[in-house]
Amino acid sequence: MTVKEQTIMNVVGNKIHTSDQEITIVGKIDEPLILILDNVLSAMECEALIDLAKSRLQRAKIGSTHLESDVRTNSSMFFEESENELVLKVETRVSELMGIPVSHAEPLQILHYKAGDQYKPHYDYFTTGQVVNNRISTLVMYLNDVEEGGETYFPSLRLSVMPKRGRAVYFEYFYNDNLLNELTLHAGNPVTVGEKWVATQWMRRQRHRYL
Ligand SMILES: O=C(O)CCC(=O)C(=O)O
Ligand SMILES: [Fe+2]
Repeated sequence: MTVKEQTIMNVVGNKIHTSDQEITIVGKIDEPLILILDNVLSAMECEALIDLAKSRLQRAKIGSTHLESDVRTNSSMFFEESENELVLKVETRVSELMGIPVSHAEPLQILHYKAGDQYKPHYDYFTTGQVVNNRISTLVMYLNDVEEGGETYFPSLRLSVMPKRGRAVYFEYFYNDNLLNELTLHAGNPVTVGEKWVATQWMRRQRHRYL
């Protein structure tokens, strides 16, 4: 018998309570742990995040060279760490949900996909060079309903997560067995009709913020 590896999040039942939100688990894969969660953000919070991000978008850049890349055709922005009440509230809730302190959180990222935009399959953790303080987990929060397409797709698991306002997909890649980490390969499928907004929170193994 093979023993399941320790996970970061310890999930029991079908609800997760943070200090200000009741989140519903609507789907789960045990290993690697992947959760589909509803009511992570309220409709008002989703709208407000989109409004705040809109004027600050730029074409998504990938990797340390900051070359525009066809891996991502969407556009993105980062909020400053806890830059306003709403961002602070979301960061706090998300860190409680993910079981990782806010000090380990990267700045909250907003992505915007127009029809035709996509994010090709990738790992969220860094694999090149000597990696210190790597990423360990991700929460992708959907800020709007997408008319068609725009699923988050895990090709190795053949799992599609449909975007829906307030919903999120959680996954972690902190396993000793690297094959489990590799199963978290994922993509943002092309948006075929409409547009797609997401907020992504990445967590680091160690402290990443110093204020
Ligand atoms: O847009 C998506 O569904 C996936 C986004 C993503 O993979 C990321 O932000 O790292
Ligand atoms: Fe990703």
